[in-house]
Amino acid sequence: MSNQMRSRVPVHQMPKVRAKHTGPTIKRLWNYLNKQRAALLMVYIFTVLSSLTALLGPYLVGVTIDNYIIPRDYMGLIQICLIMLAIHLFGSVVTWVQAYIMTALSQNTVLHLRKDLFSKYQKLPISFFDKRSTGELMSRATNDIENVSSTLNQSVTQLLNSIVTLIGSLVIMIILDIPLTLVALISIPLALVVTRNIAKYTKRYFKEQQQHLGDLNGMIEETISGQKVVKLYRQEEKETLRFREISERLNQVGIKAQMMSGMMGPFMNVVNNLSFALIAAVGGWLVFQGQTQVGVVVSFLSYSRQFGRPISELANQYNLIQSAVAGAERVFEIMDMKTEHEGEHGKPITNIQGAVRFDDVSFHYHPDKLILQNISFTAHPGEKVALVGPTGAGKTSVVNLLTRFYDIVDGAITIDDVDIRQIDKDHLRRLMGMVLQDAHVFSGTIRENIRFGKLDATDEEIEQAAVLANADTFIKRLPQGYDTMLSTEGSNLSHGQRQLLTIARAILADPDILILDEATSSVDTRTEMHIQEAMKVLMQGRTSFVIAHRLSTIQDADTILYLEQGRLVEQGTHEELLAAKGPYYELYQSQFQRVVS
Ligand SMILES: Nc1ncnc2c1ncn2[C@@H]1O[C@H](COP(=O)(O)OP(=O)(O)OP(=O)(O)O)[C@@H](O)[C@H]1O
Repeated sequence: MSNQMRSRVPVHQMPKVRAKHTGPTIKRLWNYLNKQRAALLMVYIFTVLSSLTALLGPYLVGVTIDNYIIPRDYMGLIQICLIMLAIHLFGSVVTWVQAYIMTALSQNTVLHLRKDLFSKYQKLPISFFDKRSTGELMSRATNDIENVSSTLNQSVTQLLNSIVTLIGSLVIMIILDIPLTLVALISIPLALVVTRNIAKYTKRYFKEQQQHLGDLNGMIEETISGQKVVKLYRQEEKETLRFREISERLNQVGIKAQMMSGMMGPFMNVVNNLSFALIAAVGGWLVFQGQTQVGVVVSFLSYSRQFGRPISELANQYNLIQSAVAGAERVFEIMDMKTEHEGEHGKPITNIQGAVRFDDVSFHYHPDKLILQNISFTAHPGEKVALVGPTGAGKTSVVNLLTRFYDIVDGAITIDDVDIRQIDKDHLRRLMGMVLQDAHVFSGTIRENIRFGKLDATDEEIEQAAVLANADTFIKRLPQGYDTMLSTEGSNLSHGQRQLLTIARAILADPDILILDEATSSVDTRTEMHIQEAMKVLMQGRTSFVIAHRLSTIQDADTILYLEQGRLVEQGTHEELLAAKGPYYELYQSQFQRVVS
């Protein structure tokens, strides 16, 4: 069943999303940075020092012209040049240290962010994953966070540097010449208009770009994991076309985002150059009038450049920050989602007998379509309950409710007469074992995979579980036995072998209640026999729910539930249901006839 495919909305059909909460998002990011106060303080100090040394340069150039070059003082000139050299060297060292600390700071910040995001993923309900593709969720944990990282690395120091330079050069300009300062300030309103207008668009495009990237990742993940199906149905062409379409959308919005942010630099240059020319003209005129000295005008021109630089840098930073904010918003959006356990105060449950009761249970995944209607049945401790019925009837949904992967809409489910909504979810799931058709194994050794069922199990316990699960023989035949590494999703094992491993895992976990989704036709009869035997061992003494596809395996069930379109149409033992000559009887007949013919 591919839930992922069912209800996901493609990005191009989504409403356009803009970075909505820039201020609060930046504040939240800042809180992450602030976790490393000492390093942040060092960055402040070194950035201010580096900006101040840069500010000294033009002043010294002016002094050099007026006090040493024009009066032809060679000794003084050499001395001041050495002083300037020392100051610049000091500035370079300080800048290097500041960059070094900032890199560590931003890397540690994204490490925290990524850890928090992943642990949030682990706590979100299954319904959350139904609606999103794996690739898209990966994109948030990689691209979006990477975006935040690179921006933090550059922007924090640049912003601080820009502010110090802006204020510092303004103060020095005022000290040097007030009329010229007023001329320099003319450019500010112009710069603000340019910045605001360009930034308005870049913010929007950056967020769209991140979304399209997520969509693209989702698509790549889907087609790569479904490569066999793609090839078998010769859909390579179609998938390539689909990929091209999504890539092109990403490309278009990427171009728009880059074009918009790229316009900032040239526009600000024009504004700065206009201001530079104006100051040069007015400054020259003041020198002709004898109201100021050449050195002062030269210093002033340098400061006016320094004054203009932070404004365009701030504007550029604004772009970068927008892109990071867009990424951070996508990360925080997930972090703000309600976790499975939030607001619940379930009680622990111990020493259970394993009596399970469904009392008039109704359920839907989406409010517009009821999936299960008024289901009632009882499983006494240790009984085997089989769920049968046509595909899509709701068998998997029934067991999904038992584990509280989803919550019921109406009615009640009880275990030993306690409503499962009152039981702590971790406790509830600890009671359950599941062996699903889609036998999931993780990359790691066979031993580690079985140990997943009980983390503190000894090697003997693991091997014992494997023996009971009929898995021991095939494991021992592998070159490294229990230490054989499984590649991603166990692709170096057959489906039947993976299933036996998951049975061993469940035996080791020793659950009170079992949920088994029977293997269908994907295994050979011999392996199936092994699996059936292993499942029998597993079911002994536990209340078990078996989703059955072949009626031959569930004839000994204590209760058989026949579901059709979300309703429990019949229930009883095999003999009772045959005698009733209802839908179960018909299904049995059809399977029996198929076997006979
Ligand atoms: N995560 C989900 N989100 C939305 N609808 C779902 C989801 N899972 C199942 N459904 C729908 O619920 C109905 C019952 O599905 P369910 O998987 O419970 O049936 P089933 O009897 O187990 O089928 P099968 O024998 O094919 O596995 C189907 O119509 C299915 O489309």
